[in-house]
Amino acid sequence: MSIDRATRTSQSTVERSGSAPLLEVADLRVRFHRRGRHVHAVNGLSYRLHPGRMLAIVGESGSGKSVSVRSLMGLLPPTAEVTGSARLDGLELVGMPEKEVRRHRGADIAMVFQDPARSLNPTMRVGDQITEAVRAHTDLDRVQARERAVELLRLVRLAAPERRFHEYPHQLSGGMRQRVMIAIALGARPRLLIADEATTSLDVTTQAQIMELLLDLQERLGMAVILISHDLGLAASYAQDVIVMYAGRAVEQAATTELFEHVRMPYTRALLGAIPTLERPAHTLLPVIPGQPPDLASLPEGCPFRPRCASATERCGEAPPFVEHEPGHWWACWHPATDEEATP
Ligand SMILES: Nc1ncnc2c1ncn2[C@@H]1O[C@H](COP(=O)(O)OP(=O)(O)OP(=O)(O)O)[C@@H](O)[C@H]1O
Repeated sequence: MSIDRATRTSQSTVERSGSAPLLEVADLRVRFHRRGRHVHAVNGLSYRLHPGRMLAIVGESGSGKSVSVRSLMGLLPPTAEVTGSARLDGLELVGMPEKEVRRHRGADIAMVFQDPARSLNPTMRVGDQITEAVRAHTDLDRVQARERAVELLRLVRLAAPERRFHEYPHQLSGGMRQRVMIAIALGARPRLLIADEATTSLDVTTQAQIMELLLDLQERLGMAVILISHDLGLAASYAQDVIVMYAGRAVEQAATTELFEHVRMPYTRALLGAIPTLERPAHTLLPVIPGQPPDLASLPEGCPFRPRCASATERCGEAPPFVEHEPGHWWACWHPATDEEATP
């Protein structure tokens, strides 16, 4: 696995001082009311993200990754109850009135999703869709906004941007459509870009190109990026910091190099063991981790990974706290792996 890029700036977000964090999330909780039950999707998530950094939030399906970032964007249904704090440059997002959230959504924080085909309007030329996004967040007139839209297509490295401007989404490949979605997201020059499984539906080569693009934009524009992914390998290759989530909680967090050189949580080790390699292609990996994540409507006592964990003991009946055990390295586990055990 390549972690070269991540090593360039390997100091953890948690540890870095000096620049003020762009985003400070503290004890974020989200629960949904569904048919008389409470689904505890996010259960006390805390992290800080600095400008110009990429943070990957990884974990299996249903671990609360998407819900945690959607709560920052005001993109959850009314059945969701969000508590805790999420401050963007000091501005509290939790509990912000819907009208105000809409103003910040897209302008300060923008999001790119998995399926560009569904996010784009099939009946509108892509250039017009970008122009509309630019106009929604700036004072530019139509002509200026169109010029900016072409510039954005160039910025996301779409070949022949003037020609592509006039095309419809179905005339573009999946990778090109994702570049258009990123151009739309950049329309308002957001300070935080959230990529939610943004490359999952793309082939491996296109996925790498889009990730390189995000990294380049992050560096050139000084944007912070949150990468939501079930793919630890992707996080290892591109993000500088990683949070591993399980059952709505952070279970391990560190700078990327630290995390992958000194994996502590059995859950992270299991995820690492599930990364496809040439010798171990993805289709041979089922089941990825034996057992199922817990029912978020009736979370078990103690460590939520306990029923699936080979290292579990009686002690795990009591929930391990999420603590900074080593400088910049946090985990929640009574039985962390040693360095000798850490390589799966
Ligand atoms: N609108 C909703 N109502 C009730 N429960 C929900 C709602 N949206 C999400 N959930 C629940 O919240 C939990 C976390 O979902 P989330 O989408 O954040 O997971 P994830 O880690 O991003 O996984 P995935 O990659 O599958 O989206 C899931 O159990 C899901 O069923």
